[in-house]
Amino acid sequence: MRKVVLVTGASGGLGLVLCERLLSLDSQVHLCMACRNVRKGEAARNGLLASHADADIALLQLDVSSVRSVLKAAQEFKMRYNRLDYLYLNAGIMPNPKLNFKALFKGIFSRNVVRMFATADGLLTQEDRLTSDGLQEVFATNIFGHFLLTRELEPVLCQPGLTSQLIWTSSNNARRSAFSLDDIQHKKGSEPYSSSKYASDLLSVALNRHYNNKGLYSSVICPGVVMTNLTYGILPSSVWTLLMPIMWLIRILTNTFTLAPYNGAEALCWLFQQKPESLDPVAKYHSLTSGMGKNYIEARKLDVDEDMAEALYEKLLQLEKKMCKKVRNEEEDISDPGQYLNHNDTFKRALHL
Ligand SMILES: NC(=O)C1=CN([C@@H]2O[C@H](COP(=O)(O)OP(=O)(O)OC[C@H]3O[C@@H](n4cnc5c(N)ncnc54)[C@H](OP(=O)(O)O)[C@@H]3O)[C@@H](O)[C@H]2O)C=CC1
Ligand SMILES: CC(C)CCC[C@@H](C)[C@H]1CC[C@H]2C3=C(CC[C@]12C)[C@@]1(C)CCC(=O)[C@@H](C)[C@@H]1CC3
Repeated sequence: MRKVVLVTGASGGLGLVLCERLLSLDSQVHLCMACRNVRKGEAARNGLLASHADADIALLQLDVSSVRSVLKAAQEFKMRYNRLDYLYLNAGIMPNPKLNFKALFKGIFSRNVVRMFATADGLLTQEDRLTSDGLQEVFATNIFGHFLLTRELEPVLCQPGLTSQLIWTSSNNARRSAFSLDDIQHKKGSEPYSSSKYASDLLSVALNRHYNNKGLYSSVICPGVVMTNLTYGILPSSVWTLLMPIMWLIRILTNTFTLAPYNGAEALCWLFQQKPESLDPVAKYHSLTSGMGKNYIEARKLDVDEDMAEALYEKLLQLEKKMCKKVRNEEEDISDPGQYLNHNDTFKRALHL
């Protein structure tokens, strides 16, 4: 049976390279590229078709930060396909990143230099903003939209007699201390990216607990430090040009500097080839590249506890209920314009107009 794969954030960076590598691994796959920008998506799809002319590649318009868009895209997907074998939850943002140069300089001369380059702990802050749904954008994009998508796609993911995989692109920058159960959207702090990536680690553990008995398995990966639009956004391009030789040298110190998107996608591709039942539900699978340029995978235990994972899962379920109700009410209001007229009449009467 031909496998069906859905990749979010497939228009560029790791997502696009992943699509390319998946087509090389299995030319029979039904690949569905979910992209928020249709033009960019079409260009990416055409690029793939140039090297894989016979491939079955479809596009799905999806803005994961918008509840309405997620509900619509999931509906569309379920009309087109009756199964989903791999769901890559890859789209992600790190808006307005600010690099702490003082901490970077201090870190370079400390014992923790290797760790600092691998995780960027204490180096980066971001400025978050609100989506039109009133959610924090980093949370909505990196976590909530993907959670909602998974829940909406449950009928195609959980098919009797079949297994399927959820694969989250997490990060080494996921940090327990950046996350709080009292503020899951990270409204108060300045590290929404770290918080959202830690939330994805927690959520993956909870999803395994709730869905393994339905044949659905969740894993998290870290691609290492990869040069994509996300990383290029941290410094001006002229500075990156100067830094690139140093970045290549740092690869000798730390195997997490995978740098090329092809290398970063190693763990994503490796998971595609594994039996989901054989995977560790509390491990993060890291893409690593040796100083000699050899790619390999390493599984490391996640820094999570089950109770916290469960508490986050419950909070996300509550938010899902609230947001879906809100969107459906708004849709009813639009499809019943008469009620506005009635409101208007009442309003006019009240004002004796
Ligand atoms: N680069 C790195 O070093 C690391 C990256 N990661 C993670 O890897 C993932 C991929 O990032 P990367 O390839 O590096 O970055 P890119 O910025 O190159 O790619 C991000 C992708 O996500 C898409 N995207 C962003 N926001 C939305 C949205 N609201 N709805 C739908 N799609 C969206 C982008 O679409 P568009 O083209 O329209 O902008 C793009 O396709 C992210 O989750 C990131 O956090 C993790 C660790 C390290
Ligand atoms: C002297 C050096 C060449 C200067 C480079 C400093 C920083 C720009 C990098 C050091 C550690 C990097 C890093 C990331 C981005 C670039 C750095 C901050 C990430 C935050 C990118 C996204 C992720 O998800 C993390 C895993 C990366 C962690 C390390």
